[in-house]
Amino acid sequence: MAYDLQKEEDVKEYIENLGIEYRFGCYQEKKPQVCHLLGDYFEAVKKDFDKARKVFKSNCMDYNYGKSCLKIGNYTLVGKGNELGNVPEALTYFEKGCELGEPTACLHAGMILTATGPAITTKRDVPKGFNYLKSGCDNNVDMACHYLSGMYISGVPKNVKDYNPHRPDKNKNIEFLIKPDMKEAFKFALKGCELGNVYACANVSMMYGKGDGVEKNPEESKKYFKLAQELQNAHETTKEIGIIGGSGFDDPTLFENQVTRRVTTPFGDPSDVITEGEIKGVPCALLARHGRKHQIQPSDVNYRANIWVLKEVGCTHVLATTATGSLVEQYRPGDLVILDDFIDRTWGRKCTFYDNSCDTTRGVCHAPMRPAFCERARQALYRAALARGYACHETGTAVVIQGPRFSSRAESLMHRQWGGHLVNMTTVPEVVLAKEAGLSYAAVALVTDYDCWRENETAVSVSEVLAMFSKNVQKAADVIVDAVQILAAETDTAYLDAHKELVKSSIMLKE
Ligand SMILES: CSC[C@H]1O[C@H](OP(=O)(O)O)[C@H](O)[C@@H]1O
Ligand SMILES: Nc1ncnc2[nH]cnc12
Repeated sequence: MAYDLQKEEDVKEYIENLGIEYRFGCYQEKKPQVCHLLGDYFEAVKKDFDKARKVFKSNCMDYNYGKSCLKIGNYTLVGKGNELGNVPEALTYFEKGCELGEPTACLHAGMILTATGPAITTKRDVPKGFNYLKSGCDNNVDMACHYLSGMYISGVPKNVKDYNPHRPDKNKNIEFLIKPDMKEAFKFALKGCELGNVYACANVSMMYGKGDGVEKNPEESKKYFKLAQELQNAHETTKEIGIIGGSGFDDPTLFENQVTRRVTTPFGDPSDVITEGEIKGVPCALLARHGRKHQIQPSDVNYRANIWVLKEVGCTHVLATTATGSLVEQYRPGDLVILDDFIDRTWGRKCTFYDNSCDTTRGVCHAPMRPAFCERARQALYRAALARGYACHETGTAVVIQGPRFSSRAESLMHRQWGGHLVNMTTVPEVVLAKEAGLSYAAVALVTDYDCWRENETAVSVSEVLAMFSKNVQKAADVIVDAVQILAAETDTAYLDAHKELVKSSIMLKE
C-alpha cells in the first residue's frame, strides 16, 4: 500500500509494518542484513535495547554479520543502565567484526589493545592492536590512520612507566615496541588527513612546518593548516554537543544510534570511553567525568583530556552536570542551579592546555573568567528547566574544593561568607579548560545536601549525595535533553566564533 508520510497515522502504520517485515526477514528468512535492520529498529524506534542487544549478538555470533559485531561490541563496551561495560568481552566482538570485514570494528579492537590507563582492563598487545589499526586505516577509517600516526610520532614504549611524555630527551634509552619514526608518522597522517581527519591535517601541517618525516615546506604547511581549519569549521557548524556526566549521571540510553570510541589525547587518556549518538536527531557525545565506575576521584580526573577529547570528536558545546552541596537556605536539596561563577579552592590540578607540553597549544593563555560560563548555553539550560516546571535558580556561585574530603564546618561557614551558593569538587578546572578550548560550556548543578554549616544537622555524606542525586537524576537528564534541542535550533551562532576569538586574543606568544 502507498503511505502518505505527512500523515501521523500513516507514519505509525508504516513503522509497525516495517517491524513486521524485519521480523519476518530475520526470523523466517534468516537474512543477516535484515536481522541487522531489526536490531536497529529495536534500538532506534522501539528503544528496546535488550531486544536490540540480543538480535545484534546472535547476528554476530550465529550469522557472522560484521556490522552487528560492531554494534554488540559497542553495547558491551558501554554497558547499559546499571550494568557496567565489559572491555575484554567487547574486544572479542570487535575482533570478530574486524575479521568479518567491518573496518570500524578494527579501529575499536586496535584502540583497546594498544590503550593504556586506569580504565583499561584488557591485556595490552601492541603488535596485534597495530595490525587491527592498520587494517582499519587500509580500509579508510580516518581515525585509525591518525592513531597510527600518533604511535609513530611518540613511539610506543614497551613499559609505559618508563616513558615521559613531556621530556622526549629522557626517552632515548628506553625500549620501544614501535620506535618513533616521523616518516611513517607522516605517511599515516597524510592518509588520515585525506580521509578528512582534522587532527591528522594539523599534524601534516606541523610536520611540513618543522621538516619532520618530510622535507620542510612552509607553503605545504600553510595549505594543510588551512585545510585543518576548514574541516574544523565544517565540523563546528554541525553543532555536536558534548555532555559531561557528573556523579550519578552517565546514562548512554539517552542516545539513539550510539557508538563508543576509546580516544586518547596529547594530554593522556580521558576518564572513559566516549559514547556518541543522537539525542532527538542532534549529534551528541557523552563522557562520564569520574569514569563509568566512578573510579576516579575529583583531583585525579584528567580534565584536560576530557575537554580535549570532546573538542576532538567535534563538539562545539559542553553541557555538564554536577552534584553540589548548598551553602544557602534558599537553594534546597532537589533544586537545580545553572552555575554562573566559581571560587577556586583547588590546588595542583593541571588547569591549562598552554604549558608547552603540546605543539598545538603553544604560548601562555591568560583566559578571562568573566563570564566564566557561556551565557547562551546557560540560558538554554535555564529555559529547559523552566519549561519543565522544575525548581531552578538562574545563577549560583560554586566554591570548588579540592576533595575528596568534604569541607570542615569552619570552611563551610567561610565559604558562605565569601558569597558562595554551592560547593562541589569538579567545576574547576573543567570550566577553565573549556574556555581555553573555545567551547560553549555550561553546567547544571543538582543540589544534593546542605553541606555541614547548618546548626543541629548532620553533615553531608556520600550516601546522602547519591540518594538525592538518583532521586532527581531524571530532572538533570530532561534539562540536558531539552537544552540540546534549544541549542541545536539556534541559527545565530556568532557566539561560537566569539568563544574561539577570545582564546586567540588571550594567548601570548613571541615568534
Ligand atoms: C559523590 S560526593 C562528591 C562529588 O560529587 C560531585 O561530583 P560531580 O561534580 O562529578 O557531580 C562533587 O563535585 C564531588 O566530586
Ligand atoms: N557538600 C558537598 N561538598 C562538596 N561536593 C559536594 N557534592 C555534593 N555535595 C557536596
